Amino acid sequence: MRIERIELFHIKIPLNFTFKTSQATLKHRETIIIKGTDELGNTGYGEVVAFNEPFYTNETLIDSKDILINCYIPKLINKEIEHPFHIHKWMDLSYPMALAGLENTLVDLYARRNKKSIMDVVFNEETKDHIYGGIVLGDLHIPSLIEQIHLYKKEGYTRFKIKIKPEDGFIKLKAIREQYPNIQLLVDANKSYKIEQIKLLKKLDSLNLLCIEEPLDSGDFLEYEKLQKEMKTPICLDESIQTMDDLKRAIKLNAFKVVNLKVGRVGGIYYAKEMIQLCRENHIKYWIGSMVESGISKILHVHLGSLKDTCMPGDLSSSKRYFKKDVIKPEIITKNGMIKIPKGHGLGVEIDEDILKNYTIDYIKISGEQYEFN
Ligand SMILES: O=C(O)CCC(=O)C1=CC=C[C@@H](O)[C@@H]1C(=O)O
Ligand SMILES: [Mg+2]
Repeated sequence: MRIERIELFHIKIPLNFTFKTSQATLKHRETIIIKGTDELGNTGYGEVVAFNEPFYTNETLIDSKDILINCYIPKLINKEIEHPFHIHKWMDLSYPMALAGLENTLVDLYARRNKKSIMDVVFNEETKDHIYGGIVLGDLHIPSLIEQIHLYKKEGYTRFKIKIKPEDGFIKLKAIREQYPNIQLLVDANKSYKIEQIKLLKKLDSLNLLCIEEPLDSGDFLEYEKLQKEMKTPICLDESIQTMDDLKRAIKLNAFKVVNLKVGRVGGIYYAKEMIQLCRENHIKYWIGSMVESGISKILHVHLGSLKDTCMPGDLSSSKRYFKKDVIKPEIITKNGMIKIPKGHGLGVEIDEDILKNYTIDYIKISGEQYEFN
C-alpha cells in the first residue's frame, strides 16, 4: 500500500453540554481528523485527540498539528507500507496523540483495502457483538448528578463515572450511592488529590466503587503503591500510563489494579495491544476509556471495547449526547444501554464529509512535495 495523500481537517464541534473536570472546562471540542488516500483511491480516517491546553497530558493540538505537517506526514507520503504497524519503526513516541491519529488512519485504510474489519486486522481474536455503554458525568452539583443519572438509567445505561475533586468528592458520591445503591459507579479525580489526603480517599472505600481513577497529583508510582495497599477500592491509572515502561514500572511496584486504555494517550493501537498483552500476563484488569472526541475515535474505542476480557463498560455512549451531529454515519447509538459493534470494513462506519467540512476551521492537504492550505 502506498499513501498518496493525507488531508487534515482541524475541526471545532460545539458540545451539547459543558464538560467540567477538576482540571478543565470544555464547551467545544477541537480535534484533527486525518484522511489518508492510497494509490488505488482507498481512504481511511483517524483522529488526533489532543486538547488545546495541556491539562490531560502535555501534548496540545497545536503540537500534534505541527509534528504531523513537518515530520510524520512527509516521512509517510509515497512510502510502500506492508502493514500499518510498521509506522512505529519510523516514528517515535514523542507525540503519541499525533502518532496514534496517523496510525489509526493507516489501520482503517489498510482494513478497508483488504475488506476486513479493523479488529480482524489488528487483534484477530473473538469479540463481542454488543457492548454495554457507560456514562461520564463532569463535576456537577449533586441535584444535577442525581437527575442526569436518573435520565440515563431510564435510557438503559448501567455504569456511571463521576468526576471528583477533594473538596466535595465524598459528599457527592455518598449522595449518589444513597439514591442509587445498585448502579455500577466509579470516580475519576484527574490527579486532584495529594497523598497527604489519603484519609479522604479511604472514605470512598465505603461506597462500593468499581475503581478510583487517577487520584494522585504526583503520578508517582511509589505513592500509588502506598495508597493501593491501604485501600480496598481498586486504583485505576489513566494519564500516568503513557508508555510501556510506565506500565511495567507500575505493575512491578503493585501501584494499581486496573488501567483505563485510550489509544491516543499511548501512541496507537499497536501500543494499546502491547499493553493489553502485558496486562493479561500480569493479571491487571483493563477497560476502554475515551476522550470526548468525534465518532471517528469513539467508534475505534467501541471496537476495542468488544474484546472479551475488558473488565467493565467503557466511557462509551451515544453520539447524540455529545453533538447535534456526529461526523460518522451511522452515529453511535445506545439501545437499552448497549452499543452494537459495526460489522463493515475498517471502522465499519462512513464519514459524512459535508458534516466534517461544516466543522472544519483549518484544512491542509499534503501530497508528494505539495502542501495546500485552506
Ligand atoms: O469521552 C467521555 O465522555 C469522557 C472521557 C473522560 O472522562 C475524559 C476524557 C478526556 C480527558 C479526561 O478529563 C477524561 C479522563 O480522564 O478520562
Ligand atoms: Mg481519566
